[in-house]
Amino acid sequence: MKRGFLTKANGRIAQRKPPSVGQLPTNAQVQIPEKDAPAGDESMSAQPRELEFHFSEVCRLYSENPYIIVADYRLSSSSCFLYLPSENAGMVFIDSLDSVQAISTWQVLKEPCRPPPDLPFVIRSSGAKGLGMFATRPIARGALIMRERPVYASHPTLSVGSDQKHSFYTSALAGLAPATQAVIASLRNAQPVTSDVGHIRGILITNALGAKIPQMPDAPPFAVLFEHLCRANHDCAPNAHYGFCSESFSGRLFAVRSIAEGEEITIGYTDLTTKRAARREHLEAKFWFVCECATCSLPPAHLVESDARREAIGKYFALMKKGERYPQGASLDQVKELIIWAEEEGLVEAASILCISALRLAQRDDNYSEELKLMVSAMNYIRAIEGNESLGFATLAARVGLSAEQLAAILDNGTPETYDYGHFEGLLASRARGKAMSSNPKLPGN
Ligand SMILES: C[S@@+](CC[C@H](N)C(=O)[O-])C[C@H]1O[C@@H](n2cnc3c(N)ncnc32)[C@H](O)[C@@H]1O
Repeated sequence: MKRGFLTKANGRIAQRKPPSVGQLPTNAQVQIPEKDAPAGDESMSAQPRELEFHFSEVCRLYSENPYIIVADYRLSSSSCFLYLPSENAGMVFIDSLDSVQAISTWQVLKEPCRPPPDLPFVIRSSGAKGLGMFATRPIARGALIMRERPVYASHPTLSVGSDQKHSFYTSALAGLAPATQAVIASLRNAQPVTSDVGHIRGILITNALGAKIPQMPDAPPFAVLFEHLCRANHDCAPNAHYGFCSESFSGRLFAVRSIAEGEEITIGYTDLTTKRAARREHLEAKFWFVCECATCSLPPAHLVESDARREAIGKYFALMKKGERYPQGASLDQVKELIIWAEEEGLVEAASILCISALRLAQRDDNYSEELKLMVSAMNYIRAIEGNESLGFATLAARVGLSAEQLAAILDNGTPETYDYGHFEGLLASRARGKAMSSNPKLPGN
């Protein structure tokens, strides 16, 4: 077996010059622990060993331009192809042939994606959780904490036979630049001793985040790995939100509330609108840990209340039919109460969805003063979760006839108590007039 960028293609050896890796640090030696230290004991890490990624002999070069490799020709399905963007050996895609060919045409991959300058966090020990992200200065609600390209993206439904798993994943990773291989090898593997998924799959399962790609509307989200974003630990009342921006093909982390200097930056790994027992069960089965966050550690009476609130929000979401903004029979007062509960539970993403639902209910009820307040709240939620540059924020801005920049400036220069609601009232009033006109065309237009 050859190491690195050599592979056999139809009996000939195809040599590939490793492309430069841009902003990634070089890290020649990859020393990783076999398994992570037992929970709570930082000093007891297992013997480190070196992890090597090889293109195995069962790999075949499929095409040089775009650079596509058949990951393991023995696999029966045709789904195991690797695409390595030639401009960036810091990234590999695993998918079916038609998908990787389509991916290779995405212009966005050729654009650089740089993390924001002067990162507001460090990665350091978070006790039993392993490493974590910690704020090095106060971070304002809605601020972009991190933006980065994944180093690895795979179609999550690929089925890889158990005996071929090892060669499949090592082959996939062998195409990456050494510095990127080092990043992946250094990620945590939290698999328990009873698990036999193998070291590389252990890393993937522990760390994979999702990336939904609009160019592939019917495909489930890709499983993606990042150097920094994969260090964010879970909390059932997270202070940050991870999202994937397909326009720049990058993962993004936003502060959903103000974060103090020294505070750990956390995201939610599971459905937070369920009871503690369900959350814990899912986290343990899927990510191999028992959550002991502040919400999960509430005294029994408070926990009962927290469970009831989260479950009520989850039930409301379950009643919403696909594509609908509110369930049949929902009342504005009911949803406003759920928004308060979501806020008190620290569920900012849920609060934003509820807020948009309430906005539609206010519209249904022709309750313009509520619609106005809810719309401004929704705008503030959306920009905390997705940022000012997101499609969601631009859509809300367009509803009031503003660009995203204009709306951001208005929201930046005030609070819900001091905003100049006149910016929004005019539009709602004209819509109300339009509605009245269409139901009674004899009304004067002005
Ligand atoms: C994506 S990694 C997060 C970063 C990781 N702590 C590290 O050291 O790189 C996910 C793993 O971190 C640990 N983890 C994350 N959140 C945790 C929590 N709230 N409690 C305990 N362990 C947690 C679990 O081992 C989980 O499988």
